[in-house]
Amino acid sequence: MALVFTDLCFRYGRRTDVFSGLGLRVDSPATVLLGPNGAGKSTLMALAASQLTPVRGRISWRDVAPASRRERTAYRKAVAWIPQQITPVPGLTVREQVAYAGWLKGLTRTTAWEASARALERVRLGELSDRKSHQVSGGQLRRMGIAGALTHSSELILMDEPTAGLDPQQRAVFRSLVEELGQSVQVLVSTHQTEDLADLYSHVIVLDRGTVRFQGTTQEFHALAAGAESPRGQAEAAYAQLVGREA
Ligand SMILES: Nc1ncnc2c1ncn2[C@@H]1O[C@H](COP(=O)(O)OP(=O)(O)OP(=O)(O)O)[C@@H](O)[C@H]1O
Repeated sequence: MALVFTDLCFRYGRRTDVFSGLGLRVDSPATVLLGPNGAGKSTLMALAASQLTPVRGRISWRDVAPASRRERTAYRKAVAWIPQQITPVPGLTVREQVAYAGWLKGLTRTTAWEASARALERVRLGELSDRKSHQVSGGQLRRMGIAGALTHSSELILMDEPTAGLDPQQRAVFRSLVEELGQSVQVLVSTHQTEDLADLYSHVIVLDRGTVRFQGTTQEFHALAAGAESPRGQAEAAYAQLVGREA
């Protein structure tokens, strides 16, 4: 199953192009998107989530492009987006919030409610089901967002900087969650973190100034800096080689 960007052009207002003619195909189970500040990672994620509209070009998931309203609904059901900032609906509990996400994507209230319990168990938030969603931590909020995506059986989950600002323990929880999710849904994760790439992601994309500098398997990425001692050292050296600075 592939997410395909064809001849993609995008700019904010009248500013310089963020993308001009980008072509990219993402079809591996777990892909990480790396790139320095301003590379275009969040913009690419928002375009892939059909939250932004390209100036020119096409984005499709399994050949469905979010061009018309009907296709956009189908596209957004299949492609879920966990943005950097999640703003829960005030007053809802964690479970209500997750069920609401499913209902918004077309599930009946009963189905969404039942699916929300299973989804919360999968992201290890079952114990917090009844807590008000504005009373949970940043890491828990992101897991709640993932649970929302799981209620309506998304096929691809886009996660923008999901580990930013998380403590080591929350990062570890997130890592095991990505590992587990990768068995049943495709994930595309943008991050600055180069640690544990080999354990979590089968493929790497490196973006810089709106251009793809590298796309390949994680092994191919590490092989760019085969001399480095540890996998983490290899990833940092490979990244620095591609974009001329450290992650
Ligand atoms: N809302 C906006 N209005 C105008 N320009 C924007 C806006 N959002 C991003 N940009 C510009 O678009 C370019 C790409 O930004 P983007 O946020 O996609 O990069 P990024 O790789 O996600 O960066 P970071 O790692 O810092 O989050 C940058 O030059 C940025 O200044």
